[in-house]
Amino acid sequence: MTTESPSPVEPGSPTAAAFDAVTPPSAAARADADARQLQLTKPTGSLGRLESLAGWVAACQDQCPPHLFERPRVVVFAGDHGVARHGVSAYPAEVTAQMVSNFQAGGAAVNALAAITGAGVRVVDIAVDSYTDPTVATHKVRRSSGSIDREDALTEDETLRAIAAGRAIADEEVDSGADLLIAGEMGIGNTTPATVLIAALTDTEPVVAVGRGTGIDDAGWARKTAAVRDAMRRARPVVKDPAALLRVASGADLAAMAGFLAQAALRRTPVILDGVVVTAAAMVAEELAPGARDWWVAGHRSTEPAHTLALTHLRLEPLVELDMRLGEGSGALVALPLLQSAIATLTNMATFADAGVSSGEPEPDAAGPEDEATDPDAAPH
Ligand SMILES: Cc1cc2ncn([C@H]3O[C@H](COP(=O)(O)O)[C@@H](O)[C@H]3O)c2cc1C
Ligand SMILES: O=C(O)c1cccnc1
Repeated sequence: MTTESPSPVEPGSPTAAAFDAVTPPSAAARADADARQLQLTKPTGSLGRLESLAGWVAACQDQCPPHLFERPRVVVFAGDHGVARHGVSAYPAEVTAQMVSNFQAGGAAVNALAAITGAGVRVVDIAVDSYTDPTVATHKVRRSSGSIDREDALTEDETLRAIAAGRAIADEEVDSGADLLIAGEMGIGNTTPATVLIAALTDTEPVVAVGRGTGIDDAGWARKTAAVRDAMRRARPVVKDPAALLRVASGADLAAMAGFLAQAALRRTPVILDGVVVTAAAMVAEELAPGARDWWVAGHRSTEPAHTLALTHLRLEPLVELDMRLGEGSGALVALPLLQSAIATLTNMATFADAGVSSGEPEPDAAGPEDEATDPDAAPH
């Protein structure tokens, strides 16, 4: 069967996994944001974490006040996993391709959430086992990935092509004006490689890390835990080499997400992370491009135990905890309005001086009304 579209990326590009140094968001813009918060008509610190979030956005945009996100984009990375044929998911592998059509038709959770947050959704077939619409398969690397409990997920060449595909997709989105990126994913069985990556990188026992994914029963959990254990054993020799770890124990979709998340940081574009699968890819991205994590915020904490391990490892505090366990980018999207709230307050609130509200601090020199009227910094509130 010849369903794969050729990848536009040079096969075996030696540069795909070599990232330039990541530079952090602007400390000066963050300092401006912190100073501005003190001038706004509210008790000091009263917007809590919204204040530090707003500072992070200002730093990422290198401007204070920051602007509301105008073109947030979700990219759903779709891929099948050989291990899904071994009883580790509550759903059959065929669902992956069926859900790709559902994303295209606008009927998935990610579509419903994106619609009310103003985000665009794009689905990319990185490694779906069956045929998908050619418009979503332009970055396809292969059909399914190897069953990581017994074979490598990918060849070296496929790994590099997958990372390069993720980087190219991030570039396409940023070049089209995206000012906020979200990675989502769809792939039956993908919480198994995600758990392997996280447990391997945090040196955690499989029984502590393995969760119920789509809702497996106890027998399924035992099978999944055995698969995670076997894959971790195969991954052990390469755990310190992120590209090799992706080759042995992930999948083309996860490798592409790692490339996407690292490239977003290089393109100085903020990211909201989603659940356990995206955060597993993020952990590897941080190994590939140290400092990339400064460009990410954790949208939510899913119920998967490995997700908490990954968030702790990356020192990211999730914005919401709603017991979600879906993926697709859904947890990141529910957090997007919180980021917009943080921006709206920092950017649109009046200052004490503008509004004539007492700041609670001793007034240095009471300014007369004429002075205020000519203040060039007075905002038009
Ligand atoms: C209808 C349906 C829609 C989904 N959307 C996301 N997932 C989520 O569930 C899968 C991972 O869980 P596991 O490792 O247990 O298979 C991924 O496809 C993930 O995106 C879905 C799963 C299903 C069944
Ligand atoms: O944490 C997640 O993102 C998740 C959990 C279960 C199934 N799919 C995704």
